[in-house]
Amino acid sequence: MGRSFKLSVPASSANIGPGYDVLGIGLALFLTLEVSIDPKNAALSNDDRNNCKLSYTPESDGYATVPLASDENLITRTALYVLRCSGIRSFPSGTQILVHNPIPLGRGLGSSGAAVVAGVMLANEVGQLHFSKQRMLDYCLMIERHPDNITAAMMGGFVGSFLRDLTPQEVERREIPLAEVLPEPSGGEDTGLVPPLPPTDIGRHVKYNWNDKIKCIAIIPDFELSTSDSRGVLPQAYTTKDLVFNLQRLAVLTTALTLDPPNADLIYPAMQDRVHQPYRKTLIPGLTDILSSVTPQTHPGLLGICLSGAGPTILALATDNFEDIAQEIINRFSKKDVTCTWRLLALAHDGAQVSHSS
Ligand SMILES: Nc1ncnc2c1ncn2[C@@H]1O[C@H](COP(=O)(O)OP(=O)(O)OP(=O)(O)O)[C@@H](O)[C@H]1O
Ligand SMILES: N[C@@H](CCO)C(=O)O
Repeated sequence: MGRSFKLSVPASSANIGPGYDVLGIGLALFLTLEVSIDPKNAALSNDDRNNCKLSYTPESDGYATVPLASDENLITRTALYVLRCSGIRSFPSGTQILVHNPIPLGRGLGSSGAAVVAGVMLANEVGQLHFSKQRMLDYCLMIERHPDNITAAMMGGFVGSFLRDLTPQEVERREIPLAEVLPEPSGGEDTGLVPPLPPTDIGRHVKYNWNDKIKCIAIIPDFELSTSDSRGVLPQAYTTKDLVFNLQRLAVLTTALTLDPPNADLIYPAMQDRVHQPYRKTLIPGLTDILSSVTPQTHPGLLGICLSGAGPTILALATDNFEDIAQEIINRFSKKDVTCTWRLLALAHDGAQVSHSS
Protein backbone atom coordinates (compact mmCIF):
# COMPACT_ATOMS: atom_id res chain seq x y z
CA MET A 1 0.00 0.00 0.00
CA GLY A 2 1.55 3.32 -1.08
CA ARG A 3 1.40 6.63 0.74
CA SER A 4 1.69 10.20 -0.42
CA PHE A 5 1.99 13.66 1.06
CA LYS A 6 2.72 17.24 0.11
CA LEU A 7 5.21 19.64 1.72
CA SER A 8 5.18 23.39 1.35
CA VAL A 9 7.85 25.79 2.59
CA PRO A 10 7.77 29.57 2.22
CA ALA A 11 10.43 31.83 0.75
CA SER A 12 11.92 34.30 3.22
CA SER A 13 13.64 37.62 3.49
CA ALA A 14 16.37 37.91 6.11
CA ASN A 15 17.96 40.85 7.96
CA ILE A 16 15.26 43.51 7.20
CA GLY A 17 17.98 46.15 7.43
CA PRO A 18 19.63 46.17 10.86
CA GLY A 19 18.82 42.57 11.90
CA TYR A 20 21.76 40.83 10.23
CA ASP A 21 21.51 37.07 10.95
CA VAL A 22 18.66 37.80 13.38
CA LEU A 23 15.41 38.89 11.67
CA GLY A 24 13.48 37.04 9.00
CA ILE A 25 10.04 37.09 7.45
CA GLY A 26 8.29 34.20 5.73
CA LEU A 27 6.94 35.22 2.32
CA ALA A 28 3.90 33.78 0.56
CA LEU A 29 5.83 32.16 -2.29
CA PHE A 30 6.05 28.43 -1.70
CA LEU A 31 8.50 25.67 -2.55
CA THR A 32 6.33 22.54 -2.77
CA LEU A 33 7.16 18.83 -2.88
CA GLU A 34 4.66 16.18 -3.95
CA VAL A 35 5.94 12.91 -2.56
CA SER A 36 4.66 9.41 -3.22
CA ILE A 37 6.08 6.20 -1.85
CA ASP A 38 4.97 3.04 -3.55
CA PRO A 39 7.15 -0.07 -3.65
CA LYS A 40 5.35 -0.94 -6.92
CA ASN A 41 7.20 2.01 -8.45
CA ALA A 42 10.58 0.71 -7.33
CA ALA A 43 11.54 -0.13 -10.90
CA LEU A 44 10.89 3.47 -11.94
CA SER A 45 13.27 4.63 -9.24
CA ASN A 46 16.16 2.43 -10.17
CA ASP A 47 17.88 5.29 -11.92
CA ASP A 48 19.05 6.40 -8.51
CA ARG A 49 21.08 4.53 -5.92
CA ASN A 50 19.06 5.90 -2.99
CA ASN A 51 15.61 4.68 -4.14
CA CYS A 52 14.55 8.17 -5.08
CA LYS A 53 13.29 9.55 -8.37
CA LEU A 54 13.41 13.34 -8.29
CA SER A 55 11.99 15.75 -10.86
CA TYR A 56 11.13 19.47 -11.04
CA THR A 57 8.18 21.12 -12.77
CA PRO A 58 9.34 22.95 -15.92
CA GLU A 59 8.16 26.28 -14.41
CA SER A 60 10.54 25.87 -11.47
CA ASP A 61 13.43 28.24 -11.00
CA GLY A 62 16.53 26.14 -11.59
CA TYR A 63 14.59 23.54 -13.65
CA ALA A 64 17.45 23.16 -16.13
CA THR A 65 20.32 23.51 -13.69
CA VAL A 66 19.61 21.85 -10.32
CA PRO A 67 21.10 18.37 -9.98
CA LEU A 68 18.58 15.52 -9.83
CA ALA A 69 20.78 12.82 -8.29
CA SER A 70 19.60 12.42 -4.71
CA ASP A 71 23.09 12.79 -3.20
CA GLU A 72 23.75 16.01 -5.15
CA ASN A 73 20.45 17.88 -4.89
CA LEU A 74 20.27 20.13 -1.79
CA ILE A 75 16.75 18.95 -0.79
CA THR A 76 17.36 15.20 -1.01
CA ARG A 77 20.97 15.42 0.18
CA THR A 78 19.69 17.13 3.32
CA ALA A 79 17.03 14.43 3.71
CA LEU A 80 19.66 11.68 3.36
CA TYR A 81 21.75 13.35 6.09
CA VAL A 82 18.78 13.35 8.49
CA LEU A 83 17.81 9.77 7.63
CA ARG A 84 21.36 8.53 8.09
CA CYS A 85 21.55 10.20 11.51
CA SER A 86 18.64 7.89 12.42
CA GLY A 87 20.31 4.80 10.98
CA ILE A 88 18.25 4.78 7.75
CA ARG A 89 20.57 4.58 4.74
CA SER A 90 18.21 5.55 1.90
CA PHE A 91 14.68 6.58 0.91
CA PRO A 92 11.94 3.94 1.10
CA SER A 93 11.71 1.84 -2.03
CA GLY A 94 9.67 3.55 -4.77
CA THR A 95 10.01 7.16 -3.55
CA GLN A 96 9.06 9.73 -6.18
CA ILE A 97 9.34 13.46 -5.57
CA LEU A 98 8.03 16.25 -7.79
CA VAL A 99 9.42 19.66 -6.77
CA HIS A 100 7.84 22.94 -7.75
CA ASN A 101 10.16 25.83 -6.96
CA PRO A 102 8.99 29.39 -7.68
CA ILE A 103 11.69 30.86 -5.37
CA PRO A 104 14.46 32.41 -7.46
CA LEU A 105 17.79 30.76 -6.69
CA GLY A 106 20.64 32.79 -5.20
CA ARG A 107 18.74 36.09 -5.08
CA GLY A 108 18.28 36.67 -1.34
CA LEU A 109 14.79 35.19 -1.03
CA GLY A 110 15.80 32.18 1.05
CA SER A 111 15.82 29.52 -1.67
CA SER A 112 18.49 27.47 0.10
CA GLY A 113 16.80 27.90 3.49
CA ALA A 114 13.53 26.61 2.01
CA ALA A 115 15.34 23.70 0.33
CA VAL A 116 17.05 22.70 3.60
CA VAL A 117 13.80 22.94 5.58
CA ALA A 118 12.04 20.89 2.89
CA GLY A 119 14.81 18.27 3.04
CA VAL A 120 14.60 17.89 6.81
CA MET A 121 10.79 17.67 6.75
CA LEU A 122 10.98 15.18 3.88
CA ALA A 123 13.22 12.90 5.96
CA ASN A 124 10.96 13.31 8.98
CA GLU A 125 7.98 12.11 6.92
CA VAL A 126 9.53 9.32 4.87
CA GLY A 127 11.50 7.98 7.85
CA GLN A 128 8.53 8.47 10.23
CA LEU A 129 10.95 10.09 12.68
CA HIS A 130 8.32 12.13 14.59
CA PHE A 131 10.64 15.08 15.22
CA SER A 132 9.19 18.32 16.57
CA LYS A 133 9.72 21.48 14.50
CA GLN A 134 12.24 22.59 17.16
CA ARG A 135 14.32 19.42 16.62
CA MET A 136 14.00 19.79 12.84
CA LEU A 137 15.42 23.30 13.24
CA ASP A 138 18.53 21.75 14.84
CA TYR A 139 19.09 19.63 11.73
CA CYS A 140 18.53 22.64 9.44
CA LEU A 141 21.04 24.66 11.47
CA MET A 142 23.73 22.02 10.99
CA ILE A 143 23.51 22.80 7.27
CA GLU A 144 22.60 26.49 6.92
CA ARG A 145 24.40 27.87 9.94
CA HIS A 146 22.70 31.22 10.43
CA PRO A 147 19.13 31.02 11.79
CA ASP A 148 17.26 33.88 10.12
CA ASN A 149 16.00 32.33 6.83
CA ILE A 150 15.70 28.85 8.31
CA THR A 151 13.55 29.98 11.24
CA ALA A 152 11.29 32.12 9.03
CA ALA A 153 10.84 29.25 6.56
CA MET A 154 10.14 26.66 9.27
CA MET A 155 7.99 28.78 11.59
CA GLY A 156 6.59 31.45 9.26
CA GLY A 157 5.70 35.04 10.17
CA PHE A 158 8.08 37.75 11.32
CA VAL A 159 10.71 36.14 13.54
CA GLY A 160 13.81 36.98 15.53
CA SER A 161 16.24 34.20 16.30
CA PHE A 162 19.63 33.36 17.77
CA LEU A 163 21.75 30.30 18.43
CA ARG A 164 22.17 29.37 22.09
CA ASP A 165 25.65 29.18 23.63
CA LEU A 166 27.12 25.78 22.89
CA THR A 167 29.48 23.71 25.03
CA PRO A 168 32.99 23.21 23.58
CA GLN A 169 32.00 19.66 22.51
CA GLU A 170 28.84 20.96 20.82
CA VAL A 171 30.81 23.69 19.09
CA GLU A 172 33.15 21.04 17.76
CA ARG A 173 30.18 19.09 16.39
CA ARG A 174 28.62 22.16 14.79
CA GLU A 175 31.83 23.27 13.18
CA ILE A 176 32.38 20.04 11.33
CA PRO A 177 32.81 21.01 7.67
CA LEU A 178 29.59 20.75 5.69
CA ALA A 179 31.19 18.22 3.36
CA GLU A 180 31.42 15.83 6.32
CA VAL A 181 27.85 16.49 7.42
CA LEU A 182 25.99 16.08 4.14
CA PRO A 183 26.50 12.84 2.25
CA GLU A 184 29.11 13.48 -0.40
CA PRO A 185 28.01 13.13 -4.00
CA SER A 186 29.70 9.82 -4.45
CA GLY A 187 28.89 7.94 -7.59
CA GLY A 188 30.39 5.27 -5.37
CA GLU A 189 29.51 3.19 -2.36
CA ASP A 190 27.67 4.39 0.73
CA THR A 191 30.38 4.31 3.43
CA GLY A 192 27.83 3.30 6.07
CA LEU A 193 29.13 6.01 8.44
CA VAL A 194 26.64 7.77 10.72
CA PRO A 195 27.06 11.53 10.20
CA PRO A 196 27.40 13.93 13.17
CA LEU A 197 24.06 14.53 14.91
CA PRO A 198 23.15 18.14 15.66
CA PRO A 199 23.28 19.32 19.28
CA THR A 200 19.80 19.60 20.78
CA ASP A 201 17.76 22.79 20.90
CA ILE A 202 20.33 25.05 19.20
CA GLY A 203 17.98 27.69 17.85
CA ARG A 204 15.88 30.07 19.92
CA HIS A 205 13.26 32.27 18.31
CA VAL A 206 10.35 34.56 18.95
CA LYS A 207 7.52 35.43 16.60
CA TYR A 208 6.61 39.11 16.48
CA ASN A 209 3.27 40.52 15.44
CA TRP A 210 3.06 42.07 11.98
CA ASN A 211 0.69 44.72 10.71
CA ASP A 212 -0.93 43.02 7.71
CA LYS A 213 -1.36 46.38 5.98
CA ILE A 214 2.39 46.14 5.32
CA LYS A 215 3.17 44.31 2.07
CA CYS A 216 6.53 43.20 0.76
CA ILE A 217 7.73 44.28 -2.66
CA ALA A 218 10.64 42.15 -3.91
CA ILE A 219 12.62 43.66 -6.78
CA ILE A 220 14.66 40.78 -8.15
CA PRO A 221 17.74 41.44 -10.33
CA ASP A 222 18.46 38.94 -13.08
CA PHE A 223 21.80 37.83 -11.63
CA GLU A 224 22.61 35.36 -8.86
CA LEU A 225 24.76 36.22 -5.87
CA SER A 226 25.76 33.31 -3.67
CA THR A 227 25.29 33.84 0.04
CA SER A 228 28.82 32.68 0.69
CA ASP A 229 30.29 35.30 -1.71
CA SER A 230 28.09 37.97 -0.17
CA ARG A 231 29.23 37.03 3.35
CA GLY A 232 32.82 36.97 2.15
CA VAL A 233 32.96 40.79 1.71
CA LEU A 234 31.95 41.52 5.32
CA PRO A 235 34.56 42.63 7.85
CA GLN A 236 35.71 40.48 10.79
CA ALA A 237 35.19 43.30 13.31
CA TYR A 238 33.01 46.39 13.72
CA THR A 239 33.25 49.65 15.63
CA THR A 240 31.11 50.08 18.73
CA LYS A 241 29.48 53.03 16.99
CA ASP A 242 28.25 50.90 14.08
CA LEU A 243 27.04 48.09 16.34
CA VAL A 244 25.11 50.50 18.56
CA PHE A 245 23.64 52.12 15.43
CA ASN A 246 22.18 48.73 14.40
CA LEU A 247 21.08 47.63 17.87
CA GLN A 248 19.13 50.84 18.44
CA ARG A 249 17.31 50.46 15.13
CA LEU A 250 16.66 46.74 15.59
CA ALA A 251 14.99 47.36 18.95
CA VAL A 252 12.66 49.96 17.45
CA LEU A 253 11.95 48.15 14.18
CA THR A 254 10.51 44.94 15.66
CA THR A 255 7.71 46.89 17.33
CA ALA A 256 7.38 49.59 14.64
CA LEU A 257 6.26 46.91 12.14
CA THR A 258 3.39 45.92 14.44
CA LEU A 259 1.92 49.40 15.02
CA ASP A 260 -1.23 50.68 13.37
CA PRO A 261 -1.21 52.83 11.33
CA PRO A 262 2.31 52.00 10.09
CA ASN A 263 4.56 55.02 10.64
CA ALA A 264 7.05 55.62 7.83
CA ASP A 265 8.89 58.25 9.95
CA LEU A 266 9.74 55.47 12.39
CA ILE A 267 10.15 52.49 10.05
CA TYR A 268 12.28 54.08 7.31
CA PRO A 269 15.14 55.20 9.60
CA ALA A 270 14.81 52.04 11.71
CA MET A 271 15.60 49.95 8.61
CA GLN A 272 19.03 51.57 8.13
CA ASP A 273 22.04 49.32 8.58
CA ARG A 274 25.80 49.64 9.03
CA VAL A 275 26.73 45.97 9.41
CA HIS A 276 26.22 44.38 6.00
CA GLN A 277 24.64 46.60 3.35
CA PRO A 278 27.51 49.13 3.03
CA TYR A 279 29.97 46.31 2.30
CA ARG A 280 27.74 44.50 -0.18
CA LYS A 281 27.49 47.53 -2.46
CA THR A 282 30.61 46.29 -4.24
CA LEU A 283 28.63 43.23 -5.41
CA ILE A 284 25.33 44.91 -6.28
CA PRO A 285 25.52 47.75 -8.84
CA GLY A 286 23.40 50.76 -7.81
CA LEU A 287 22.71 49.49 -4.27
CA THR A 288 23.79 52.64 -2.39
CA ASP A 289 21.88 54.92 -4.74
CA ILE A 290 18.68 52.83 -4.48
CA LEU A 291 18.77 52.53 -0.69
CA SER A 292 19.36 56.24 -0.16
CA SER A 293 17.17 57.85 -2.80
CA VAL A 294 13.90 55.89 -2.83
CA THR A 295 12.18 57.26 0.30
CA PRO A 296 8.70 57.78 1.80
CA GLN A 297 9.01 61.43 0.68
CA THR A 298 9.67 60.56 -2.98
CA HIS A 299 7.22 57.62 -2.93
CA PRO A 300 4.25 57.93 -0.53
CA GLY A 301 3.18 54.50 0.69
CA LEU A 302 6.78 53.35 1.06
CA LEU A 303 7.70 52.51 4.66
CA GLY A 304 11.26 51.22 4.38
CA ILE A 305 13.78 49.67 2.04
CA CYS A 306 16.68 47.23 2.46
CA LEU A 307 18.66 44.44 0.86
CA SER A 308 16.76 41.13 1.08
CA GLY A 309 19.01 38.55 2.76
CA ALA A 310 22.42 38.43 1.14
CA GLY A 311 21.03 40.14 -2.00
CA PRO A 312 20.83 41.06 -4.76
CA THR A 313 17.01 41.40 -4.29
CA ILE A 314 15.76 44.66 -2.81
CA LEU A 315 12.93 44.44 -0.27
CA ALA A 316 10.63 47.46 -0.01
CA LEU A 317 7.93 47.48 2.67
CA ALA A 318 4.89 49.52 1.68
CA THR A 319 1.16 50.01 2.21
CA ASP A 320 0.40 51.49 -1.21
CA ASN A 321 1.82 52.63 -4.55
CA PHE A 322 3.50 49.24 -5.10
CA GLU A 323 3.96 49.45 -8.85
CA ASP A 324 5.50 52.95 -8.77
CA ILE A 325 7.94 51.95 -6.05
CA ALA A 326 8.98 48.81 -7.91
CA GLN A 327 9.30 50.66 -11.22
CA GLU A 328 11.52 53.35 -9.67
CA ILE A 329 13.92 50.70 -8.35
CA ILE A 330 13.83 48.78 -11.64
CA ASN A 331 14.71 52.03 -13.49
CA ARG A 332 17.62 52.71 -11.18
CA PHE A 333 18.96 49.18 -11.66
CA SER A 334 18.56 49.50 -15.43
CA LYS A 335 20.91 52.53 -15.40
CA LYS A 336 23.53 50.03 -14.20
CA ASP A 337 22.53 47.54 -16.94
CA VAL A 338 20.75 45.26 -14.49
CA THR A 339 17.29 44.04 -15.49
CA CYS A 340 14.80 42.99 -12.85
CA THR A 341 11.42 41.45 -12.23
CA TRP A 342 9.28 42.29 -9.22
CA ARG A 343 6.68 40.60 -7.04
CA LEU A 344 4.25 41.81 -4.43
CA LEU A 345 4.23 39.30 -1.58
CA ALA A 346 2.21 38.94 1.60
CA LEU A 347 3.61 37.48 4.79
CA ALA A 348 3.43 33.67 5.12
CA HIS A 349 2.14 33.45 8.67
CA ASP A 350 2.29 29.67 9.06
CA GLY A 351 5.68 28.43 7.87
CA ALA A 352 6.43 24.93 6.57
CA GLN A 353 3.48 22.52 6.36
CA VAL A 354 2.89 18.90 5.52
CA SER A 355 -0.43 17.54 4.29
CA HIS A 356 -1.25 13.85 3.82
CA SER A 357 -3.48 12.72 1.01
CA SER A 358 -3.71 8.98 1.70
N1 LIG B 1 14.76 24.17 -4.63
C1 LIG B 1 16.06 23.91 -4.70
N2 LIG B 1 16.50 22.74 -5.19
C2 LIG B 1 17.82 22.47 -5.26
N3 LIG B 1 18.80 23.31 -4.89
C3 LIG B 1 18.42 24.50 -4.39
C4 LIG B 1 17.04 24.85 -4.27
N4 LIG B 1 16.99 26.08 -3.73
C5 LIG B 1 18.26 26.47 -3.54
N5 LIG B 1 19.12 25.55 -3.93
C6 LIG B 1 20.62 25.64 -3.91
O1 LIG B 1 20.96 26.76 -3.11
C7 LIG B 1 21.70 27.74 -3.90
C8 LIG B 1 21.32 29.14 -3.52
O2 LIG B 1 21.65 29.34 -2.17
P1 LIG B 1 22.16 30.74 -1.61
O3 LIG B 1 22.22 30.60 -0.12
O4 LIG B 1 23.39 31.17 -2.31
O5 LIG B 1 21.01 31.76 -2.03
P2 LIG B 1 19.54 32.04 -1.45
O6 LIG B 1 19.22 31.02 -0.39
O7 LIG B 1 18.62 32.09 -2.61
O8 LIG B 1 19.71 33.48 -0.85
P3 LIG B 1 19.62 34.04 0.70
O9 LIG B 1 20.21 32.98 1.60
O10 LIG B 1 20.42 35.30 0.68
O11 LIG B 1 18.19 34.31 0.97
C9 LIG B 1 21.29 27.41 -5.33
O12 LIG B 1 22.26 27.85 -6.25
C10 LIG B 1 21.15 25.89 -5.29
O13 LIG B 1 22.43 25.28 -5.35
N1 LIG C 1 21.75 36.80 7.23
C1 LIG C 1 22.20 36.16 6.03
C2 LIG C 1 21.01 35.85 5.16
C3 LIG C 1 21.36 35.15 3.89
O1 LIG C 1 21.29 33.78 4.02
C4 LIG C 1 23.14 37.10 5.28
O2 LIG C 1 22.78 38.27 5.13
O3 LIG C 1 24.20 36.66 4.87
